[in-house]
Amino acid sequence: LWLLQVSQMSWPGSTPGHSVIPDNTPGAGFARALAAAHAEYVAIAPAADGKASVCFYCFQDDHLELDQRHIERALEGLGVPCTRAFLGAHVELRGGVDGALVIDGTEISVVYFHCTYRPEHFATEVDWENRRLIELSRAVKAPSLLAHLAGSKRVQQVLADRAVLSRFLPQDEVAQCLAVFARQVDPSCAGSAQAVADALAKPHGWVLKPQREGGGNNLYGSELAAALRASEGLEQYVLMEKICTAPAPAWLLQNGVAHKTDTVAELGIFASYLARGNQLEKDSERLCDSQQVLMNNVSGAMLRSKHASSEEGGVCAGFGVLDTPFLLASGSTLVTGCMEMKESDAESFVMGPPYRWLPIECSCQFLENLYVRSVDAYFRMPAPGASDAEFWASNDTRSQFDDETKAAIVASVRTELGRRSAIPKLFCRNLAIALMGMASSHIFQPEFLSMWQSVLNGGPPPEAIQDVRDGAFVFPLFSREFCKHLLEELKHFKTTGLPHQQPNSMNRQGCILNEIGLGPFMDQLLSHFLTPVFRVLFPDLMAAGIDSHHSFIVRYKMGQDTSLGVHDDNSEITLNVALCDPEQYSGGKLALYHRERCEHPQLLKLDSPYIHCAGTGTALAHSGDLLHEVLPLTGGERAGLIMWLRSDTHRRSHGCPLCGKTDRLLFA
Ligand SMILES: O=C(O)CCC(=O)C(=O)O
Ligand SMILES: [Fe+2]
Repeated sequence: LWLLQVSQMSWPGSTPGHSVIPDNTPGAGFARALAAAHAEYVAIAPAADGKASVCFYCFQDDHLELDQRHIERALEGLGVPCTRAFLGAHVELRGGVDGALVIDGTEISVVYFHCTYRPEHFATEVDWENRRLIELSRAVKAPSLLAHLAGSKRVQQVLADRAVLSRFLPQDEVAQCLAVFARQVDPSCAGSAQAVADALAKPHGWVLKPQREGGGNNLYGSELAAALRASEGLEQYVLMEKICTAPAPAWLLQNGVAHKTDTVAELGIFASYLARGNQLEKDSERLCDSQQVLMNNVSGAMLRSKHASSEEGGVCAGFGVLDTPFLLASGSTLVTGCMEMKESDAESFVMGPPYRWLPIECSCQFLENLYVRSVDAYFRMPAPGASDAEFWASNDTRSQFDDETKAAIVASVRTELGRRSAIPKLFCRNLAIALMGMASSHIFQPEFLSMWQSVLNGGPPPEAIQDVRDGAFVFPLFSREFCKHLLEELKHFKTTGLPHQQPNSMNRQGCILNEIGLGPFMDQLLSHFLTPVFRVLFPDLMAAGIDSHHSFIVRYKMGQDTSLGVHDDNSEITLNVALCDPEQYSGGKLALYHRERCEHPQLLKLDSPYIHCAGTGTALAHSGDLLHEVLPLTGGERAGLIMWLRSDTHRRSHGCPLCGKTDRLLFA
């Protein structure tokens, strides 16, 4: 449930005019094309009983079944009936050529082939006969035999020839195609002598491909040279110049181990094409005459990345991984929290900015601010492994406790220290999963998107942003729908029982977003959407650069956590977004005080706070050193998303925001 829910979330990034991560919904595009084909069939040749179905023709236990189900669901949503038939099904052709196709007793309007792409798929004569009957029927074929053959390597090679291409495209388009096509030839032809000589002179620049799909069958380097020299059986191959892509550094996770390596990517574009076949045949000189084409749409894309050194790139074969394109307008510069990026750097940026997640950067993490809930107070450990006596010697202001309470306090402090030291390990164990499909117009409030556009265009601080206290700003951010999704996501995660940490020692009910697969989403949110706005709000901090974030959800509920004592955050900038409405709880408001440093904020007498109480999706951004607290909740339930943004550079000059020291920074 949790994984499915994650898959409904999305990368942000595509708003009109600012599309960096293009929408990619091939399943929906294919479903629309199949539905259009079904509608054509029904209009031209209604079934005798008025019923006809789209048929997915596939293997039993097909390893692509989940992909197919996705398209089936979309078709159901369009009101198109679907059926599945497997290789070896009972196929009948009623009424001869162009007759109705009946598979396992159901009349079929469209056959969508998920098998019969390789000779070995035809295990018996029945499979060949079925393919023949399907082709002869009046059902729409996806693909038809001709379209299927057009995708084969030999036909692609023939189509790369100017004279052949000119039969199908006007001259200006032929020139455009040839300008980007790689050279491909039949190495057994006399006319290919020059290409063969070039390949022999530089075998690593070429590949010999047989008529096969799926990877693992090509010849490269010395094998290629040997095959070309032997010159026997060359007619089964296509000789193609390799496409050379600039490698980009990336981290690949393999068997739980991350490697930094050079990668190259390959982009495939999915299209949906529907045409009237009979009319095409009559006009065979110009097969692509637009009169006969009913649909010719781009439906999505697949980007595969692989080790630059790997010759193969198949994802199912285990060589490549599915990737996400990151688009930059020509000549544009992308500004991120930690670097200015030029278009030429784009390849090294496809995985999102290189934030570190939850680094522990100051040893005060293991010595100070050790919160003990039972007495609602903070303690310090004088040194790692200090004895009880040493512990109390350095916490003498708290000596009012009796022996039993003291023992409980020490135990609690040690448990907290154990939790903190286990963080890096836990972190490595929980994998980030981010497969999302919601557009930014769903994620953000329109007011946020327009202020974001305006600051991107160099506009002044937008009016929708209010400065409420000491550089604390309030502005609209997330849509209600998105906030609801986020909370549902948390609920689903909690039902899995997977181990996770509490966001900080003061709040036990929430969770850390990186740990439930939303780290990449938060990265994008920060680099793409928040950074331009924060540059206007916190120019000095943003100039220092944000290097990492700690993002989590906090929850308050009667009988559980109900308040949060006065503190400042372990962050340079804190973003706090309401995930529910004020009507849903009483008490529990956020009180903001001042930015003066003090050692024991809890002991301060604080007054005249700014009381912050906002509706779902509204954001508050403040610098981490602004003292604040959550006042006691008196009823209902409240939740918020918190993002602690950290700047190494700022910390080096201004010190750890909690202890104020620069000499104990662990990354220094
Ligand atoms: O719940 C809130 O609004 C504030 C939470 C907070 O201050 C924190 O987690 O650091
Ligand atoms: Fe806080």
